[in-house]
Amino acid sequence: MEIKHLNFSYKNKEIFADFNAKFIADQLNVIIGGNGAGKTTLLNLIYGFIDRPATAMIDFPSMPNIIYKFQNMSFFDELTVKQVINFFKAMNDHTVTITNAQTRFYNEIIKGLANTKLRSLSGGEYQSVMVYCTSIMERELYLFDEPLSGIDSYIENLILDLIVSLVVEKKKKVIMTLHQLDKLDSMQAHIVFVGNKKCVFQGTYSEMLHIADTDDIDIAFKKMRSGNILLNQE
Ligand SMILES: Nc1ncnc2c1ncn2[C@@H]1O[C@H](COP(=O)(O)OP(=O)(O)OP(=O)(O)O)[C@@H](O)[C@H]1O
Repeated sequence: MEIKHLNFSYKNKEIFADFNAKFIADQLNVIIGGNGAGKTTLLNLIYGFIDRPATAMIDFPSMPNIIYKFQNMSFFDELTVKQVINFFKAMNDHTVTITNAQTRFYNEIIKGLANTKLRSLSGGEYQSVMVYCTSIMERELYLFDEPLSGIDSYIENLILDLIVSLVVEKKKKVIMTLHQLDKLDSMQAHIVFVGNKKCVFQGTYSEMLHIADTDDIDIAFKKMRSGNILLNQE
């Protein structure tokens, strides 16, 4: 999956100018960047919410083969968690295999909420339910926009395990956005850094630190978010 020479603007506001990046099929792809850099816009382009410029977006699955958990996903609030899960399950053509991490997430976090209506969930609980529901859909590509927002540190790790299991066990393609930089160290992810209308870096966590010439991820982020470092581009 590759983006080549992407230009994109909202009316008069330019978001991407000659943006180039690759996403790796058998790795977890994590888009990072400052607020307003264009991470969600990139997911919207990949999904097709925003018309994909065909020549710039190469080898991405088509919309029916993608499931997208948007940042503020909302559902019918009168349904219980169990009903919503059944709704998502029913959208699959056949029974799907569930990974150990998904089962653990269900047992530890979701099961106890099964009979609760969505409108009675806390923000973090709602987020957990939507991430879980997205993960039980059988699709080629999974897009998660800030799946850790509003989530406590214990559940953050369970969610990351669940997402990683889609890549490692189910061999699915996954692209997510993330603000929690401290999680990157242990994730073995392909990082795509969006800054100053371009992909300012793509590669591993250790490569990112190396290129930014620091061992502090926050310093590396600060250097790159302004777009002053522009590397790893073809
Ligand atoms: N529909 C829209 N019309 C006009 N401008 C938009 C629209 N959607 C987003 N923008 C602008 O485009 C820029 C990129 O927004 P986007 O949501 O993609 O950023 P982001 O990197 O996901 O930010 P955050 O980290 O804050 O979630 C922002 O400046 C935003 O105000």
